[in-house]
Amino acid sequence: MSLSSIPLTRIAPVVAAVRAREVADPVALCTALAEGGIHWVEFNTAVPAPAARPVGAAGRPGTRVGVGPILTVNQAESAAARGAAFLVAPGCDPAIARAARRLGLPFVLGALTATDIADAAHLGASAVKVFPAGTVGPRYFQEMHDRYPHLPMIAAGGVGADDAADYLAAGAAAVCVGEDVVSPAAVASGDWAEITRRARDFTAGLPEWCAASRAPGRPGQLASVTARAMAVPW
Ligand SMILES: O=C(O)C(=O)C[C@H](O)[C@H](O)COP(=O)(O)O
Repeated sequence: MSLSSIPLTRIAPVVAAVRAREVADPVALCTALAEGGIHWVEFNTAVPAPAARPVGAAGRPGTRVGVGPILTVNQAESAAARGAAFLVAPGCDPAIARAARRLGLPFVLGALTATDIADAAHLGASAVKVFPAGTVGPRYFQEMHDRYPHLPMIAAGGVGADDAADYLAAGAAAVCVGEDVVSPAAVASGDWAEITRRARDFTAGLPEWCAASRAPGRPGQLASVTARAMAVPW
């Protein structure tokens, strides 16, 4: 029996993965990304309290901060206590899925093969993060989307500004970008303008998806908001 998924309802088409373990000002980072058109952010599990303060500067509501990689139930609980809007696990761990459901949080499970993707769906994942997407390429997303049309897929790992649109066109609900946008050097030096510039460069190649994601209720777009997540002040 398949568990019913906690829905992700309007995920933005671009998710920024912050792999740095230390971020001096997570709110400034989220604001910089939002100014560049990226409103979904996955912080490293190691970043302390990334979402403890309101994100989403004035006029930019809607930034959603998730946490990953979640490897243990303790990490899931800690992320929830810190106000994570969604959890991201690198694989299909039933214990993490159960914890996320108990915590009432949307959760993303990592997968690559068709079997992994089926497992993620069976565990009730709100979306599946197909990683490393660069090893399979956009056409793989078309193939998987044809077989699992109701499971939002996030293309992660090796997706660049030059091919992000290809993944979205092939059926990915979102692309996840890491160091190309969230440059470790810029994070370390607090160069938020550089982060914004990189985010703008990335989203500039996706005008139709980024514009569509701002239209309410567009079918087929991910969105991660449960009643509980919406209660988070940012
Ligand atoms: O392992 C994880 O938890 C991930 O989030 C996978 C990758 O780190 C991101 O998808 C970013 O990958 P790049 O854009 O290639 O830098």
